[in-house]
This record gives sequence, structure tokens and C-alpha cells, in this order.
Amino acid sequence: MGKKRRPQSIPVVVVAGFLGAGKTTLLNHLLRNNGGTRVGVIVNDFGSVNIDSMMVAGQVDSVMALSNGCMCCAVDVSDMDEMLNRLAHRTAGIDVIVVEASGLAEPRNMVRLVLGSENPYIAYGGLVMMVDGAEFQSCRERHPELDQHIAIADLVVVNKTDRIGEDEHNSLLSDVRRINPRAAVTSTVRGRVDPGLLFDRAPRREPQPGDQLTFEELLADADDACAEGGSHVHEMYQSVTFTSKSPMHPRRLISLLEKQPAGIYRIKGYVYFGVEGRRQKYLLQVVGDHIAFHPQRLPAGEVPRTELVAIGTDLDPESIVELLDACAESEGEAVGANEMMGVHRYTLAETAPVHP
Ligand SMILES: Nc1nc2c(ncn2[C@@H]2O[C@H](COP(=O)(O)OP(=O)(O)OP(=O)(O)O)[C@@H](O)[C@H]2O)c(=O)[nH]1
Repeated sequence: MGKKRRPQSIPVVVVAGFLGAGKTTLLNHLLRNNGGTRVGVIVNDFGSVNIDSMMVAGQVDSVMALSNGCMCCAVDVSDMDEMLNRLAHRTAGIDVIVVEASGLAEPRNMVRLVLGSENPYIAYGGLVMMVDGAEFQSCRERHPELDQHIAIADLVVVNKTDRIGEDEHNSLLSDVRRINPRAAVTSTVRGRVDPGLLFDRAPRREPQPGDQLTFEELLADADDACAEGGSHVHEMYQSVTFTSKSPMHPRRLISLLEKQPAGIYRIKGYVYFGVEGRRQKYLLQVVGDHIAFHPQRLPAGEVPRTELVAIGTDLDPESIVELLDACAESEGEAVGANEMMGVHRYTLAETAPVHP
């Protein structure tokens, strides 16, 4: 018997945005507030350890990780295709698929990967660009390409508006609208957007005469950029992975984070402090000079360890690993609860992405 065709194809929404803009936070919000819509997730992280998939795991049945670095320049679309095929299979019972691009991805290429899929059960569902309200203007100065990313979005989410004043917010909104007059634009805190903006969206409209570039032209541009070794933001960036089974010394780690080695823009991952009596690990999030710890219960049976990815430009991986190594507790070193003061200063009351 032939496979029964679904009455409707499954939309695949791509969520992109620069490092730390709040993509995973948005994803977690969508997963918690899905209103019964079954969401399949594909995450693509820049570092060799996929922290993002750990941050959404447990929230959803179907999360798949495209690791080994940023996927956007992959010549071979088969990895993405295979995941789309698995999520779109009727036994998975998925209604919508969200692809979280790496923070350094070229969004056009991520879209191209979705459009390149030959799966008849999926349909491209649009591009959502997350903008870090607090960091975007300075990021644009360093990476003018970010404007082109905004220019092709269907929905722009201006996030972290709690970190900017009204004037800055208004000027950011007018810049976004000038760069992309046709996109829907919404502002939020902690990615709290109405899931209906992403899921039940009207079918993508055909490009109109007068649009700056047609969608096909944008995709063709993406091909050219790759072929010429083009100007992708991620080419300037490297990632360094650090893991340690020894607990980290809170005070030493905080001093390192407060005087970050040159070039680092983003650090994320899990930190274990071996303070007696605490079965806790901390999700560490650093974006620019903004540091945040989110305490989480250490699940029974989980071997405590620290696993961090640092992302930035002109990094010296060896010296970064050495500096982090020096933050680990040495044998016999007694670390009291008072050493955690610095960590508490950066600990958010609201525990964001948590394994239930
Ligand atoms: N103040 C504030 N912080 C936020 C907001 N949204 C997200 N964050 C924090 O910003 C940090 C980065 O958020 P993520 O969701 O991991 O960002 P991301 O875009 O997935 O990061 P990458 O995958 O590394 O590019 C985390 O510490 C979040 O808790 C917000 O609206 N306001």
C-alpha cells in the first residue's frame, strides 16, 4: 500500500539571529506554549559540543542536532534532509518543524537547505530573525552583513527590550523597518512572542514587483557567496571547547569572565561548582560583557562536569583552555559556600531553559 499523503504539508520555520540574540530562549518559549501544536526541532550550533540541543532537550520529543559547526555552508544537504525526513515522517506526529540556525549562520543558506529538501511533506514556512536589542547596533558596525540578514526575514523579533531605553528601542525599530519594510516586526523580552506568529502563518507571498530583491535572487546570491568563498560572518569566528570533570572554582571563574580574553563574544555551556551539599549545575550564558548563570538541579545519575563553548574572533584556543583549566579546583582545595558570592551576583532569579 502506498504511503498516505498528508492533507497539509508541514511548515519548516527557520529561526536565525546573531550569537546570543535569544534564539534558544524563543525556541523554549515556543515549546512551552505550543498550545497543542507538536513541534519538531533541529538545532545547529557553532561549537563542536551542541549546547543548544542540551538546552531544549527534555522540552520536546523530537529534537535533533546538526553539530560539527555551522551548517550554512554545507555543500551536501543530506544531513538536513535526513533530519527533515525523520521529523516529517507521519509516525513522528509533528505539526511544525523549527530549525534554529547557528548564531553565525548565513540565513539565506539555511533557507536554501530547507528549500533543497526533496521531501514532499514539508513546505518552507518562513525566516524569523532574532535581534538582540542591546547588542544589535554595535554588532552591525562590526558586521554590516547583518543588515542583509534582516532584509530577507519574514518576521523580525526585536528581543531583550528590557535592556534598552525607549529612544534606543524606537531608533532600532525604525532601522529594522527601513532595512526591511515588508517584514512583520515585533518586540519582546525573553523571546515571548505569540507562537501564532510563527506557526499559523499565511503562506509565503510571492515576491512583488518593486521588492528590493526577489527571493530567488537572494538564494542565487547565497550560492554565489559560497562559491566565491564569500563574506559570511562565521568565517571570522572560531570556537573553543572546554570540558572538565574537576569542579570549577567560583571566584576564579568569575574573575576570568569579568576580564574575558580578547576576542571572545559568546560563552555558553554548563558549569559545575563542587560546593558541598549542592547538587546543582549552572547554565552559563555570556553575550558580549553580559554574564548570566541559571542554576539547575543536577539530575540523579548525571556525572557532574563542566562543558563550555567560547566563540569569538582571533582566539588563541590553547591559552583559553589554559586559563579555564586554571579556574578548576586543585586537589584538596576546600571551596566554601561564600566563594559563590560572585556567581550569585550574576544568577538570574528566573531559571530560563531548564530540564524538567
Ligand atoms: N535580559 C535579557 N536576556 C535575555 C533575553 N532573551 C534571552 N536572554 C538571555 O540571553 C542569553 C542568550 O540567549 P540564547 O537564547 O541562548 O541566545 P541564542 O541566540 O540561542 O545564542 P547562540 O545560539 O549562541 O547564538 C541567555 O542568557 C538568555 O537568558 C531578554 O529578552 N532579555
